[in-house]
Amino acid sequence: MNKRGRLIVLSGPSGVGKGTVLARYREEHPGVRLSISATTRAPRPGEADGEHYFFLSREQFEERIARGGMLEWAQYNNNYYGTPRDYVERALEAGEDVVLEIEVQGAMKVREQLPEALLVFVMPPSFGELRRRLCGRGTEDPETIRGRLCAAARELAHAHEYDYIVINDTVESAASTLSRVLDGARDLVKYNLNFISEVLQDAQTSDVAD
Ligand SMILES: Nc1ncnc2c1ncn2[C@@H]1O[C@H](COP(=O)(O)OP(=O)(O)OP(=O)(O)O)[C@@H](O)[C@H]1O
Ligand SMILES: Nc1nc2c(ncn2[C@@H]2O[C@H](COP(=O)(O)O)[C@@H](O)[C@H]2O)c(=O)[nH]1
Repeated sequence: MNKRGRLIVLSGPSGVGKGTVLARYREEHPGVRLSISATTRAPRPGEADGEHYFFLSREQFEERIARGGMLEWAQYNNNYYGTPRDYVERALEAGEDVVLEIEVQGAMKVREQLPEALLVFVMPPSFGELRRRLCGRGTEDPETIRGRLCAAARELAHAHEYDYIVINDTVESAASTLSRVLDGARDLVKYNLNFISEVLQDAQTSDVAD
């Protein structure tokens, strides 16, 4: 019988670079599976259904929740996001490691249900840099960016509840730290409370509409 795979949760504010760091990590670790989430948000240009997300209507999403089809789900910035249960359970049973790239409310729900999951929080080097990345990506309108930065301030307050923090200063160093975390390096500092407090304070005192 296969040894059950590991469930890895990667969270962090929108625009911090979770997807970018994970893509770099998976270049070196192609065996790690990535769960494809469902969402009610509209596809961005270039996003394909079933590849980047499963794009659902609100009714379809609520029907999935009602029949227990979501391992976790959350409302984020006026849309539903959730992890389809079947794919994750099958992959774990088959002994494969699976990564969920999800926001904080969902991560906390995973922890409640599956306490053995490894939770990793990706931090920006500063709140100003987070804002620059989110704006620079050019995928959201100003109102959505404002909502996401407000959500970021709330999310950063949960960083210390994760097992590890990875600071995304450069993609290379963040992917390399993630690799060490997932390889179980014993000499890693799990997180630095002073650094979290600094970024959090910056987020809480910042006018996100600037
Ligand atoms: N270390 C980095 N230095 C500079 N820019 C970065 C870095 N990492 C990511 N970026 C850029 O920041 C933007 C946001 O990255 P990305 O889309 O990966 O974020 P995300 O956390 O996955 O966002 P979301 O949660 O909204 O999906 C992108 O334009 C990406 O190229
Ligand atoms: N709780 C969940 N959060 C998810 C899921 N899939 C993505 N996300 C997070 O939502 C925000 C916004 O994503 P975007 O693609 O609109 O930029 C971001 O923090 C994602 O990590 C999910 O299945 N569950």
